Amino acid sequence: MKGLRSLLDGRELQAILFDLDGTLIDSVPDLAAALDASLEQLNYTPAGIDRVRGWVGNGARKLVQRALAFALEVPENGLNNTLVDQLLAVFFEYYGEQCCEQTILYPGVQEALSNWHAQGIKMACVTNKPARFSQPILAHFDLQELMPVLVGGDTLAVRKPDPAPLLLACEQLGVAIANTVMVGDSVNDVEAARAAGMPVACVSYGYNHGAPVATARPDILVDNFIELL
Ligand SMILES: O=C(O)COP(=O)(O)O
Ligand SMILES: [Mg+2]
Repeated sequence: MKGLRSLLDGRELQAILFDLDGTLIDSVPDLAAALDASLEQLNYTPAGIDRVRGWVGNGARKLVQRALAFALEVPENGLNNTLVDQLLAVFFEYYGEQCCEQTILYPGVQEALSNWHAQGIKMACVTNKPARFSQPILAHFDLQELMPVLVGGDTLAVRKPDPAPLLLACEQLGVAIANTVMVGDSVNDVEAARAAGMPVACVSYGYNHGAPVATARPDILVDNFIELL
């Protein structure tokens, strides 16, 4: 058996924490459109969707830093913070207007979440995407009812791979870590789950900075979300 229950050594599965980008939703088309529009507005070279796919996963500021380092052909640690802030502000404008235009749920997501919800399993979204964008995306796909707890990339001072957002989600759901499993698409999700002391499943179709997520050694790896049921 490959499903999430196999990860708990006989303990009851009470809650599941989900990463957002690359796990529940394919958000890169909207992220890339907003980022390229922002770059062009400020007279930088647009990055294109394939580069952007490899840059998602460490929050909006990091995404913008990676884009600016690419456009200016300088290392990320050599960037001027004022220029990062400027591009970030423009990106927030564009992405706020179009975060649900081309974004889709991955196959099996709706069905699996509804199924777990019907079983009484509690669910939360733990993402590095700022909450102001994550919240309308969850609402757009009618997932808020299934997943009432959201910990965004700016909810705490730290983000995944730090375990604190996962621990906060468990606290808000009112569940023990021992009965909770994390599902993600990247090394950040694996490291955050390990540090929080919970098992982790990964989907192979996500972003993970362009590298196969198998190299992060999740407890299980599936090609389709529905296999987690
Ligand atoms: O980097 C982001 O904005 C989103 O990352 P996520 O994979 O944690 O949802
Ligand atoms: Mg992700």
